[in-house]
Amino acid sequence: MTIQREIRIHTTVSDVAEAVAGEFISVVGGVQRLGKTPRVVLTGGTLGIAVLRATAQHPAAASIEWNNVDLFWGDERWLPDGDAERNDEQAREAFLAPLAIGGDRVYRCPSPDSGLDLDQAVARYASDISWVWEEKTAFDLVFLGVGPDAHIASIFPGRTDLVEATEPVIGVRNSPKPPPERLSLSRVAINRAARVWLLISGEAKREAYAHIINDDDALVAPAASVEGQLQTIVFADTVVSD
Ligand SMILES: O=C(O)[C@H](O)[C@@H](O)[C@H](O)[C@H](O)COP(=O)(O)O
Repeated sequence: MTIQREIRIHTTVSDVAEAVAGEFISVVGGVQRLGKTPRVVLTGGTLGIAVLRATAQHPAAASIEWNNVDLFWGDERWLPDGDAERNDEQAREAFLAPLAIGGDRVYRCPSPDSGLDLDQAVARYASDISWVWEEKTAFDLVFLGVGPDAHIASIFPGRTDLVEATEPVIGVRNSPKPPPERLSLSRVAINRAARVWLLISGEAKREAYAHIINDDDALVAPAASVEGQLQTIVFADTVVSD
């Protein structure tokens, strides 16, 4: 399946983060101007968090009603609340706190502190966000950091159980990227987005980038198999793409 992707290349990682931040603000502002509450799925990872930090620092950030944006996570690490390695904690420090974003529109994944086990936490998150599936376009925008093995969220190559999952939220065990246990949206859920933005930079991601451009099989390169209903953009630096 050939996915129509737009490729946007910037010289440095910070240029990528700045550019994505500006686009993020523009998309959220556009949805709000239509009288809708934007639904945005955040990602963890170095570039994903750099984008959130650049967004919080962007001059146009003040133009957005950030507490009228529904925020979700594409994946979350199965770690205690407040753990520095949790994606939501890194997002809090870089983006939520600086913009005073809080309240009931921030849909965090449960942690072990909830008293739930991983499978129960998956069911809880699936229930918490089940209302998004009422619309064909469940999300306005999904951010996805891309791993060196072309994983996205916590969907890893070679893992048929993850790549071919049809439930919206899945539990992940034996993750090759620590920590071993995670929650993740599935590809099916990710593809219910209007916009899918892949974030990829640096020498270590060159092979993953090539998998995406070559439209390789989902089991080989999950990052090559996700597509927005309206647009799929790859934001990359020149190191990964030259
Ligand atoms: O929980 C996670 O680890 C992320 O959600 C993961 O999908 C990340 O986005 C990629 O691994 C890229 O991470 P880096 O940008 O740090 O390589």
